Amino acid sequence: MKNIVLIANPVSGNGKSIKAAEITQQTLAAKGLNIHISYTQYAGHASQLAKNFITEFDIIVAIGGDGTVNEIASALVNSTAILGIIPTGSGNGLARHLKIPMNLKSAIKCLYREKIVKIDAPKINNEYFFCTAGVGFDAQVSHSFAKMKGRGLTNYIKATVFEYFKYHSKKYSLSLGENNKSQDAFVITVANAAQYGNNAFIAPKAKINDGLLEVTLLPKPSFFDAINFSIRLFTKKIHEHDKVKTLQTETIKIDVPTESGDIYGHKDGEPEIWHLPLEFSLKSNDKLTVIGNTDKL
Ligand SMILES: Nc1ncnc2c1ncn2[C@@H]1O[C@H](COP(=O)(O)OP(=O)(O)OP(=O)(O)O)[C@@H](O)[C@H]1O
Repeated sequence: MKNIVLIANPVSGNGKSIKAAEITQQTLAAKGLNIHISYTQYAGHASQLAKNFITEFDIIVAIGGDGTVNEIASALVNSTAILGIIPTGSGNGLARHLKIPMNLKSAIKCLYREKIVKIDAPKINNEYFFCTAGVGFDAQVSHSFAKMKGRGLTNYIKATVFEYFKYHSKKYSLSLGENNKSQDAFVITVANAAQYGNNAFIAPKAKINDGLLEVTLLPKPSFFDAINFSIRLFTKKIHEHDKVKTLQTETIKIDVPTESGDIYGHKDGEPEIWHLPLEFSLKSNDKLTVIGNTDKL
């Protein structure tokens, strides 16, 4: 019989994950499975717990948003342990890419059906990411939002509008193998999965097991282009806009020639501070085994 542990982030989804963990435990216990629950106590704790559980448990289930999933998944790369996901965050990009339902009962069913898939595990500098990572306007918004007192969609929209008027494109230097080029961009997103979360598809063509990263570069949009970009994000058409550039690569180095030191970034929905220059890379051997809900990755 498989040993399963649930690692739940009690602050994720405004406390939704505590109830979700209890219901998951009861449902799986009723199927005769032996389930242990552990709650995180601070940021970074999920990763430590997962490392400790690797030898003891076969399936380690993240109950939380993409931040919690990232911490646990990072600990499981190239191990024999399998990641399960019960999504309780607001974005849930990796769960959505793997077609795991947002409804709790249906997500629990996926756990015991065990449709196991192997996905790529790229890095930004030395840290793994599984959905998207990047720099530019969206990173700036994610930092402004994190500094605000309240959460929620209204504050997120406020942060986005405020930064739109303040934030300008930067000149980046991009290195792909031997090729170097200079490029103005408002947003640079490096994607493993197709979406940021919330069904906002920044890289609709990204395949999570193809050994490649999908890079999307957006210019600063006019007000009308901003509306157009927003619609295209949710209709999987952003890459078809003639002002949007995309490329596929295993590795991309990104620098800002006019700056040095630290830069704002974002990784799997969380604000990050990284040291320039940046390297986004994917090693062909780095894989994560995860319970999904589809064969079409
Ligand atoms: N007990 C805890 N107390 C405070 N922060 C925690 C705790 N456990 C985990 N965290 C941190 O909370 C952050 C947010 O978690 P997560 O992304 O899972 O949920 P969320 O913010 O509700 O989801 P979303 O990002 O989709 O809105 C993560 O960076 C994680 O490290």
